[in-house]
Amino acid sequence: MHIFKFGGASVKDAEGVKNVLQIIEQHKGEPLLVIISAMGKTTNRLEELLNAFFYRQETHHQLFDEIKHFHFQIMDSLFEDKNHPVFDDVLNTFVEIDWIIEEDPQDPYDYLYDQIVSIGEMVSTKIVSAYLQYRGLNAQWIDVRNYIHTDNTYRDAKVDWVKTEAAIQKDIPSIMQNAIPVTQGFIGGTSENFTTTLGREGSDYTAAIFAACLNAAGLTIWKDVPGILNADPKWFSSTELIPELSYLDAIELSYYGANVIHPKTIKPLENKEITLYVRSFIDANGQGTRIHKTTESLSVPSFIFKVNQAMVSILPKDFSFIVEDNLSHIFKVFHKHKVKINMMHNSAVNFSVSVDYDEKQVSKLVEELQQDFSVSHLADLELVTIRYYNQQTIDRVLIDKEVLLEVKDSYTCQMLIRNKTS
Ligand SMILES: Nc1ncnc2c1ncn2[C@@H]1O[C@H](COP(=O)(O)OP(=O)(O)O)[C@@H](O)[C@H]1O
Ligand SMILES: N[C@@H](CC(=O)OP(=O)(O)O)C(=O)O
Repeated sequence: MHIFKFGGASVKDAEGVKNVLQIIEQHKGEPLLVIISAMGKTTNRLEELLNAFFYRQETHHQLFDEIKHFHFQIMDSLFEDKNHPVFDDVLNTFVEIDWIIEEDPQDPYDYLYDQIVSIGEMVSTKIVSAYLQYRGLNAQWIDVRNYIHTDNTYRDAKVDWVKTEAAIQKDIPSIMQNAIPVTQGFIGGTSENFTTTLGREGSDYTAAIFAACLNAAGLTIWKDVPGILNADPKWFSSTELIPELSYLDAIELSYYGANVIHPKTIKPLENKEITLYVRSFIDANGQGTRIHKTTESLSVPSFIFKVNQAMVSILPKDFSFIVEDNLSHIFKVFHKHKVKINMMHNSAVNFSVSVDYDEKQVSKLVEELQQDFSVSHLADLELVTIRYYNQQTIDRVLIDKEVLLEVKDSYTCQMLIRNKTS
């Protein structure tokens, strides 16, 4: 039994969906379960829609029309039969957003986020599943909210593993005897039947949950890159494919922000010793990366870049030291405002961190911290992490840059940097 996960990039247009069909057809001899994300950049578009609605910018109806048009265009190219039931099915799914936006927002932002943004995965799976059936595969659309059971921490829901495993084991193996279940990544359901999401880019995590609960032989995540590379090709012109990786190195790389895999994905697989393959949907016969149990460490230094960082520096007002009670208060405030710390550094009287710069979120955080501390922040920075660094690799990333913060251990070097002002 094997799990396939196809992300937004693989189903960004009709050609992508046809390619997914071809890949599945090559593997249909073995029991397969397929997890799919929202098409292309739909999650970003739905976030824009929500923001326009929630902050009453009046552009949400237009954004909604564009999102619907994007999906209907894809369906038009896939289904010659214009009376195919998928057209109505998708339209009815979008109606859930109509119901929410027909009145002014009453519910909290995070709750609305999950109800609106999850529709991206609901419609993509309906389209792909219907297309696989249309082309003769015995695909079966599954509502993942009946299987991934979570608490009600909207936008960052925690999985109830006991309930989830029981639900998956009860139904899915028998469905897989005859059909290929096609289901949504990224989303879950609460015990009151509300939709939740597992955090941005959480579909890889969903795939790992299914793999672990089903004791799958393997999980393959299909990407637009040849596998895991030693740097993001968007930032580095010459990269190397890493053919094999230990679970530990994979966790470390994703933890530091190599956003090719969601950081929560690896642990459930490691626990069950399930091999993870990261392969290219563009070159489906390429070697890819195999992540498995091995004591070999990463063969080449790896680089992880995070742009749009802000450094937040916190000093006690009375120049008391940065000690446990101050730190615990500071961490609580970060947690409350959902600001994730990407790097931290502390001295006796100063605690500095690097965070993703979301202007609204960071201003609220700074405002609250300023009640007890002297706080400053500086935006437009980059965070670079080098796993298995040496001086040569450090010099390479510091050309025309100055370092504001630096943290090193034996394997990993993190530097918060900005362009040198000449
Ligand atoms: N170390 C890395 N190796 C390969 N790709 C990386 C790495 N770090 C970041 N990436 C980026 O991850 C992208 C694929 O992930 P993502 O866009 O989330 O795919 P999907 O939408 O299919 O889930 C690649 O296009 C690449 O730019
Ligand atoms: N659609 C969600 C979940 C996800 O994992 O997507 P992708 O597989 O395209 O990264 C997001 O964009 O956050």
